[in-house]
Formats: sequence, C-alpha cells, structure tokens
Amino acid sequence: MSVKFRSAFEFTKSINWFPGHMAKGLAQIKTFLPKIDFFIEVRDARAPFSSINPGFEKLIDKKKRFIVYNKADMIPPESKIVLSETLSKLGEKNFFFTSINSHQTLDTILTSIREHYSADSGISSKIMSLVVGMPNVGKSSLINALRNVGTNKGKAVKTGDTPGLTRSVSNYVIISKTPQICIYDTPGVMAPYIPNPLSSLKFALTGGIKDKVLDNETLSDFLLYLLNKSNNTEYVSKFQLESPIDDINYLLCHVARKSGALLKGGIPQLDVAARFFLRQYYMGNIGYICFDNIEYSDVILDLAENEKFGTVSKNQTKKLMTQQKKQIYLEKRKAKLERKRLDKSFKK
Ligand SMILES: Nc1nc2c(ncn2[C@@H]2O[C@H](COP(=O)(O)OP(=O)(O)OP(=O)(O)O)[C@@H](O)[C@H]2O)c(=O)[nH]1
Repeated sequence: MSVKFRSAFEFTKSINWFPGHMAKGLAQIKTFLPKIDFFIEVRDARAPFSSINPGFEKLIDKKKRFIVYNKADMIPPESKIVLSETLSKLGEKNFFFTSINSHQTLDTILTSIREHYSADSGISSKIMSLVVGMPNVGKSSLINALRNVGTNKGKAVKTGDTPGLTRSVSNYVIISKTPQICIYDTPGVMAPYIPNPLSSLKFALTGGIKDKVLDNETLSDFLLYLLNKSNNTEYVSKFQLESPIDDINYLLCHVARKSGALLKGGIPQLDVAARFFLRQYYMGNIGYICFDNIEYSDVILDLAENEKFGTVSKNQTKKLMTQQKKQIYLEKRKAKLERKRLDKSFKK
C-alpha cells in the first residue's frame, strides 16, 4: 500500500524563547569585544540555517570568524557533502564540520586557527577568542574537546543536554599552548524573535529550546513529517509498523501500546510516547536527517520565503517579549489555580 504524505507542514505559531540570562549574556559578550581576536560561531549541522542567530552578524562585524557546524555525526555523510557545496556557493568561507567525538575534525580547526595566526605577525602572544551560538549547539562541549585535543587536558566547562545551561561568560580556557590560544565560553543566545514559525520549529527539533515552550506531540509530528519527506522510514521497522504512516496520533498510540505507556483502562500516554519517539531519534536509532533544506536551489527558495516574514524592529521585539512574559505569567497562574482546584476536589 503506498502512503500519501503531507506536502507541507502546517504550523503558524512562532516559538520564541529569550529568558533574561540571554539578554544579560549578550550584554556581557559585548564588553569582551575589545580583547577578542577571533570568534568561533557554532551552529547545529542538523539545522545549519535555522541555528543561525542573525544578531551575531552585527556583533562579530569585521572580526575574524570560524564557523563550526557541530554535531556533524548526527547528519548522514552525503548531507555533509551537499551542505558543503551549498555553503561554498553561498560564499561562506572558513567553515568546519565537527563532532566532539571526532579528534580529526577538532584537529582541523585547531590547525587552521594556528596557521592563520602564525601567518599574522601583528598578533600578541596570547590569542583571545570567544565562542558564540544558539543554545545547546555544543559550544561548551566543543571547548572541552578542543582543549583535550590541543593541550591533552580534561573538561573545563559544564555541559549538558538542557538548553540554557551556560548562564554567563566563563573564565578563559586554554585550547593551545603554542601559540597560546584562549577561549571564553558564553551562554547560548537565541534571536529574541524568530519570524518564520517553521525555522523556530526546526531549531526546536535540535533540542535548543526548553521543552516547556513547545509540546512534544507537535515536535514528534514535525519529525515524522521530515522523516517521511526525506524518505527515511527506519522508524517502520524500529516500531514494528506495517508501512510508513503520516498520522502522528496513530504512531504515538502504537508506540504507547508497544512501550507500555498506558493509563488505567489502556488509554495511551501520548506525551510519554512522543518523548520516547524523539529520544529514539536523538539516539540515532531511526536514522539521521537534516531538518533544513540543504540543496542550493531549495536554500535560495527558503531564503526568499524567510524574507517574506520580514524582520522586526527593536520596539516590536520589546513588545513581543513583554507579551511572551505576560503569557508565561498567565500560564503559570492558570496551572496554580488548576492545582488548587484539584487539591480541593481531592480533599472533598
Ligand atoms: N552527538 C553529538 N552530541 C553533541 C556534540 N556536541 C555536543 N553534544 C551534546 O549536546 C548537548 C549540549 O552540549 P553543550 O556543550 O552543553 O551545549 P551549549 O551550546 O554549550 O549549550 P548552552 O548552555 O545552552 O549554551 C550535550 O548533551 C552534549 O553532549 C556532538 O558533536 N555530537
């Protein structure tokens, strides 16, 4: 039986997450600018375009930048080739694919940085740099891995799979002795407002947005849509389905039954099943894909589409952030009232 998949994913609510520590972190980064020789901008190889914060352009300005597409172990090798060609066509230079578990990819960046500065005689003996990127793209992990490769030393900064773990700029970490290269870790900073809802959803799929901001069922539905679109149907055998499907409700009920995520009366726990489905994906058990389009012609179309969403002014951003805060407050209040109501009815 051939399945007809959706030709587009309907999603209109832009996911925006810009807690206070990001604004503070950004202000802190600005104070470091005078002493910085170069930036390492980290992006997620699975969402190479949706993990770009356009705000960094202004910040980095004319300073030297090395762009790193991290978590490259989580995209198929052929995607790396296609993406590489597309980036070159877009005129991007100085970009690297890294994986914190691949010594070779880390060594390539270190060599490139060392070569750049050995050719630059005007630089002081201590080369200072700063890592920037959206949340959870692997900035801290990359610093630890570079330090290990460059100096044979252990972990220096905290890492974890929760976005927003790094809350402020760290002390500098030495990642190379000759020449001496030092790097500051910084908090992951999102754009305060992402105009294109699908871009924000793609970034959310990387795990870069706190999971309270978006429900797991929507995220799973989007993942299922993207897997089918990429003809990656490894989930069919993994979850013992008969054929590929496009109905997330059906899939989650099936997963809930298979994994025993059932409430009394056999009611499937969809959120538990959704988390299980996402986890299987992150663990590499149902194959990897790129969430963004990476073929040059598609990227050009996406860039034009993004332009339609436009950009927002500073004032609009402020207004949106106030609205977000208000919404979070109202949701918290609603949850508190609901808890009180449940407590009361339980006591009765
Ligand atoms: N598979 C894979 N996982 C990675 C890689 N780099 C980082 N991670 C994982 O991604 C998660 C986030 O890593 P961090 O280094 O804490 O990310 P960050 O960008 O510093 O996060 P923020 O604190 O939000 O700014 C951790 O669970 C890491 O183990 C990589 O190259 N490959």
